[in-house]
Amino acid sequence: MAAKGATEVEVDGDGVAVITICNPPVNSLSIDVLLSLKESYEEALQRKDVKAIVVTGKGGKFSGGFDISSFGDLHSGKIEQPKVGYISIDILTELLEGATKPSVAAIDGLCLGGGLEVSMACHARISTPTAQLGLPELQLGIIPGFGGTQRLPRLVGLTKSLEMMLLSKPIKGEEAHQLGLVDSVVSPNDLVNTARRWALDICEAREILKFARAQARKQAANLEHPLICIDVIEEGIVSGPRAGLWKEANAFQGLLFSDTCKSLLHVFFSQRATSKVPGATDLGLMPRKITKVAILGGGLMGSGIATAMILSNYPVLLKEVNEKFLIAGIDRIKANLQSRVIKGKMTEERYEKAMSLLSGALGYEKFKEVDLVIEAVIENVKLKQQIFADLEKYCPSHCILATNTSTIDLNLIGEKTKSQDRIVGAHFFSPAHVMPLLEIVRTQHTSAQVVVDLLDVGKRIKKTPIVVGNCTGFAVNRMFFPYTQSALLFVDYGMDVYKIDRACTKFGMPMGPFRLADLVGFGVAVATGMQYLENFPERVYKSMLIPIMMEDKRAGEASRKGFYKYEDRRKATPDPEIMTYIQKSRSMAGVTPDAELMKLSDKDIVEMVFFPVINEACRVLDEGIAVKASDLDIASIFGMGFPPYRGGVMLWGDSIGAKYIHGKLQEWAKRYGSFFEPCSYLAERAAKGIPLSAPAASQVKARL
Ligand SMILES: C[C@H](O)CC(=O)SCCNC(=O)CCNC(=O)[C@H](O)C(C)(C)COP(=O)(O)OP(=O)(O)OC[C@H]1O[C@@H](n2cnc3c(N)ncnc32)[C@H](O)[C@@H]1OP(=O)(O)O
Repeated sequence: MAAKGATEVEVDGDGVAVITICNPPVNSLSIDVLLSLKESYEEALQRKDVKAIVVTGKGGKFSGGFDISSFGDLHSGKIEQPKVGYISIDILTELLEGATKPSVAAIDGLCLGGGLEVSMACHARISTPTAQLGLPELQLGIIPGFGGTQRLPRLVGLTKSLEMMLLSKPIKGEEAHQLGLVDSVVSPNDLVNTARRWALDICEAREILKFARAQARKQAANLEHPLICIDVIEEGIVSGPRAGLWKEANAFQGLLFSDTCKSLLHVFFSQRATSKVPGATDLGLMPRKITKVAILGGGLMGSGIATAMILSNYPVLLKEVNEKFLIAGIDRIKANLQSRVIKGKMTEERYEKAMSLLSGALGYEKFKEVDLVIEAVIENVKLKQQIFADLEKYCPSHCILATNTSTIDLNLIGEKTKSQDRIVGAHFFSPAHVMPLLEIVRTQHTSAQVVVDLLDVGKRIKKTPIVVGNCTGFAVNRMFFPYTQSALLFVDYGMDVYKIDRACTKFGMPMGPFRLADLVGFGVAVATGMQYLENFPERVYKSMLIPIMMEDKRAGEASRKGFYKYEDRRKATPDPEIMTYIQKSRSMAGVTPDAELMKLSDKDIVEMVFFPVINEACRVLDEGIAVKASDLDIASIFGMGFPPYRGGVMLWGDSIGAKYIHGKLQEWAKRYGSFFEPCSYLAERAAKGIPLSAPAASQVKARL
């Protein structure tokens, strides 16, 4: 028996395959036509020269629907009926709608029943104003059978789709466009070409979306919502605005309750709460105007701070000890700004303006004009004491005297002055013009006015300030220290350096502890270690690994060799040579590698590195060095690069639970020593089931 109709495929140079339904007089969908449509589609999907598909009907009619003249033959069994669902699900849904190449229906004339259903399985529909679109199946005692009951309501809404189906009422192209059933209305002459362009546009959009997905994954592999956002955008492009809106609404609802949303919301409010400081910002004090800033020391920190200041329009006086150092300092500032110009983030004009705010000095003559001094010389107590005594002599009596020390006790620095009330810590993080955190350290003598003034400066230079108390390492470095300590300890006990770093970056840290140690430089790491050993001997793990490596002229990235090798700029490659140093360190530590440790999962490793960080954060909070837990969340995010979507160390700790953290630390303290000993704050909260970030009972009382 001759086939009842067929489809034709034609591929042009633009990469669009036009599949035409041919079954006169109304291009009805006989089984033969449907099977031919399947074959044509398969061909188009397979062919390398085909990027996109247009489906249309011959002779100005899309299709009058399923071939009702064959109903009789189907009833009598003359024609074999395909298995239930084969056409609707296997062909129209899996093959057409699920295709990796986009398809667009070009609709003129009739588009009824199965015809409309075929077009709704395409990714977009273009029609003429006079096309007739409808699902008249109920007229024949049946219902739409190729997905119409499902796709039409999604496109035109429930009320309209019910009307169209129950009353078998077709609509015209114009109305279909208004309802969202059709994506664009054009004249019959432009129909197929417009559909071709749409199909290619969807193709291009897919490429753009593919690239955006890859970028989003690269930027934050743990985040789902950027990918969901792209999926939703794609849905709108592929299946029309209504379908896109539905997907958007559902996705929004789901994400609203996600942990990521809760964490990021916490970060948003916590960031704002850092500038509400009890005993300072609640006294009704207004920040004083700072018209000129002096910076002592043009090294890495001093030049970075000066850069941040002039970028925010503060005139800066940079003081150095001699001409050579002063020029070097100014050159560093120029380089900081020039790198912005090169990246196109700053105009030459803006560069000139910023540089015009900078002046140099070798003596203190001009210090009588300044309102704020930030000392950023080397970490030497005697030198700093001398500087602060000089500053007291040369600066006006209202001038704020700030130090950028990262470890030294402020009371010691100001010991030789009578200006303790205006001495404050302004601890920037390197590179100071880039890193967003500013740790403001107040001693028991620092006046509330000075804190308010510095908070205002912090805001103007676009930093997130946290106000903390005075102690070795203050809040941020104290929390940071156990990160590397713990990692060094576990390497002595047999863990792999690179596995630890990988687990941390997978968790969301910008770099693991060893890559970070390379970046900071071993010199700084050892010096900081000594400070901690002096002040907190009971919880410092004395790993010899870094000193051993330094003996061999490995000092981190600057020396091109640390835990990694650096051949190209900033590109770190694991270095098998470090095993020799590790073995030496292990034997000096006198420990036998623990076979259990080698089997640990990434999650276990992350816990081992971060639970000591949480433990120290609890101490910092308990000692009143930090005012509130959320300040430490912000400090961990902006100072350490802790992933914001985990809410900061304290919120993350609470998501795990104090009891679990306490149990683990106790277990490790038994096995690996007092470094892990949980502090009393953590122990108490674990025992009572109180969240780590809940305010202390005394604070609660004070508030009541
Ligand atoms: C699974 C799916 O959901 C199920 C389905 O699709 S069921 C089918 C749904 N479609 C329909 O109900 C449409 C039925 N047809 C019509 O309403 C009208 O024929 C029409 C509005 C398409 C055209 O009307 P009109 O211009 O007046 O021409 P009309 O004389 O009726 O039809 C022209 C020819 O096409 C045939 N024809 C129309 N629709 C047909 C169809 N769906 N199948 C087979 N033949 C069809 C007619 O029998 C007629 O044949 P003839 O020339 O040999 O007599």
